[in-house]
Amino acid sequence: MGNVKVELPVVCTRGVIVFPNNEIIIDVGRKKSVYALEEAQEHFQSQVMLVAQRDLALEDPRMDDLYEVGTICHIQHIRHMDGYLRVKFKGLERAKISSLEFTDEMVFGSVDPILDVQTDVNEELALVRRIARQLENVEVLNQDLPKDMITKLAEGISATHLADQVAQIFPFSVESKQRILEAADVNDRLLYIIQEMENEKQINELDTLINDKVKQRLDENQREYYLREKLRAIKEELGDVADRESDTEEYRRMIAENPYPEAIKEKALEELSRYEMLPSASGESGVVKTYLDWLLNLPWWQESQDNEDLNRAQEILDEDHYGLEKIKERIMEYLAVKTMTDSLKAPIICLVGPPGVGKTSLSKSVARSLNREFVKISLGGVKDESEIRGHRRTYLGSMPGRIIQGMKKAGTVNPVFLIDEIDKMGADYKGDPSSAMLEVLDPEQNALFSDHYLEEPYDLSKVMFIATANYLDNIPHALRDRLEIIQLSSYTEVEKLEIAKRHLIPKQIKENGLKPAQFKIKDDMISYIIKYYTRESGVRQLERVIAALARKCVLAILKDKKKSITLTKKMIQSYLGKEIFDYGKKEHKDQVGTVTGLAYTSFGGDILQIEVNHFDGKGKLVVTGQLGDVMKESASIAFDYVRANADKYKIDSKMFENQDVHIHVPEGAVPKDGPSAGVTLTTALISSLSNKAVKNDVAMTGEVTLRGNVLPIGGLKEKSMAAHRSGITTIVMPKANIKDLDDIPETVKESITFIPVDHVSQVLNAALVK
Ligand SMILES: Nc1ncnc2c1ncn2[C@@H]1O[C@H](COP(=O)(O)OP(=O)(O)OP(=O)(O)O)[C@@H](O)[C@H]1O
Repeated sequence: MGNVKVELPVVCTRGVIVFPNNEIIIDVGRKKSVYALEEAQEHFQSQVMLVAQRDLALEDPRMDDLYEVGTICHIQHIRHMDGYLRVKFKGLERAKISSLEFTDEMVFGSVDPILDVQTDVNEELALVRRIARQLENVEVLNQDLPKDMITKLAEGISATHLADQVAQIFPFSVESKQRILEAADVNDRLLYIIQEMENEKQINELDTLINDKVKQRLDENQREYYLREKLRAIKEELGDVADRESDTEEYRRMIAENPYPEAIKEKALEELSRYEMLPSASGESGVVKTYLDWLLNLPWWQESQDNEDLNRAQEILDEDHYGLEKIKERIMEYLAVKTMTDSLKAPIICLVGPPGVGKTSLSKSVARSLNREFVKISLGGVKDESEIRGHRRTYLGSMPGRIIQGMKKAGTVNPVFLIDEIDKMGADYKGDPSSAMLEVLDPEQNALFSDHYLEEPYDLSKVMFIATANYLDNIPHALRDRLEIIQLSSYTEVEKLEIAKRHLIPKQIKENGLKPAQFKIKDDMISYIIKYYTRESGVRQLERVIAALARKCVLAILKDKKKSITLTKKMIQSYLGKEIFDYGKKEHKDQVGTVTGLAYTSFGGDILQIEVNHFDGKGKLVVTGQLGDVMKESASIAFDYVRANADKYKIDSKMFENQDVHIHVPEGAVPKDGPSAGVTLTTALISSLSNKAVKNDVAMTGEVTLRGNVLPIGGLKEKSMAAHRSGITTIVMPKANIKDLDDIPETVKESITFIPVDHVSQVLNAALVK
């Protein structure tokens, strides 16, 4: 290779400088570079000019963006990778670019090779030796040298070689490398390299220094931390002793000054002396302290004075709740007896009813009317006796049970104590909580209630317990015997309207800082909300909807500077969105094979459609709709009854051989079980198989036997109220339930005709379209 100008394809590199006498692998991706490589292989004996660009970011650099000096390289090898080429270049010669030609495909360069200039040979030798020494001490440079370099060095390589190889390997900056590349004088290159190496070495030394300093600082910090901790521990120990002294003093004072029962005083003193003996750091000491806190802070003698003014009590009950006469009456009786006899050995009241009908809030009112504290625990999901009675103290992290916890919260020995969801209690291998509840609720036993944690008996006899449940049947039998059940039932729309007017709206007006004149809603709009935005037995949803409306009104008053707001249907719709429920969800027209049944669940009453279809088949019965076992049984009883009495109902008996029958109870929130859908299933089957339509405004309930007799059912009141909500006008019901008609609200009775029956044939008479 001479010093004549050559034309070569150019490949621009980013951050890589290739020195002669080196082989290096570079990934090439840019289109122009790839093209240049191809061109080089085809027409330039695989030679290209590699030149670094000054600005790494440029995709398509121009002449000014490139260094003037680069390296003529030979393409040793190309591997095709995914989307780029991995190319091994061998640096041949330094060269200076004199001109570049940019075409669409690639860059061509006219380049002048730079010849090495050798000036002072002695200087060269000195410089080489210096570099060699540096290399021996290479750890200082923090650099892994390729083995063959050391060997080559030992064998002796030329100064140019040495300079190029060291320059290639060492992590000098691109600028420094470029400077070394550009130097024509070999001694200059060597000198630059020594400078760079020195630089590196200094940086490395600095780095070590910094490391040491950091370490030293850390050590100091650690020492300081250790001392601080030690000091804290000592202080704590001293303080602890002082704390303990003041603790014991306080306990002693409590025991001396307060009228605890003698047994409790004794127990407390005993524990206290144990506490003083125990080393403060021991876990045991904490356990004893927690126990003492429980024992001494429970109410033992604190009692609130009952309000004995019965008129005042009645006033308070009426103030808080609309209606509920029966239960209010019962509470008044209770108070009267208590005032007369000063004894509370009456059975415990249990309020049973669907959610949101006011069981909890009524109990709160009872507390208010009696002037007693109010506490509440929920037994929902409680499966373990120890939740009621606590764990023994030997148990790690043990605590008293929920009853004692409730008493501590109450702070008096005679609170109104609400036991919520007594029907949702479970039982497992750890023991049945209901036996513990028996003790709690039995006036004969609860004066000596035993809690495992407390160890001492606790007197619950002054507590007024009230239990609540959604579903009577789920209360354990033994418990049910001790309770005086008071049923609360769903509210009618008229009652809901009154509750909203008298209680819910005034409450929300107050809670949202409004004045009564600012928030107005007429009766027909309240009814509209009840019908189209709620579907419930109680009034909880209604309360939420009214609260939402009140908030919107507050916003409108503040934002739009309105004086007052009278809610219209349009406003309600814009505030609450579209109507959520369609009122009167009964079938729109008389249909064959579709019958409305009535269900009674813990959420109150509801209506439920039963559909029957039949089609060519082999006489199979298919039942779908996720029914419970009892309801499935009713379905097959109904089917057998219909089959046995096909003639009577003018059904072709061949249908039971060449047709399959499908009973479906469509999805819905209603849990589908129980025998009371018997009449509905039978009617739907007969309607479908005899092709006679069923009246859409008739609903029915009743169990059916194989002989077609109709047996009584539960929840007629709730069921009829649900039917009323849905626009049903006739209810077919078992004759044996006639006595329950007394409980049904007048408004319901006014718009619904009840047809008592004792046989399926009467049901069909009433339900099928003639
Ligand atoms: N007759 C009523 N008069 C006034 N407000 C009522 C009446 N019935 C219910 N409410 C109100 O309805 C809301 C819900 O009542 P509450 O929480 O007592 O229901 P609940 O029967 O205890 O329900 P759950 O069984 O779900 O615990 C309360 O804000 C309560 O004040």
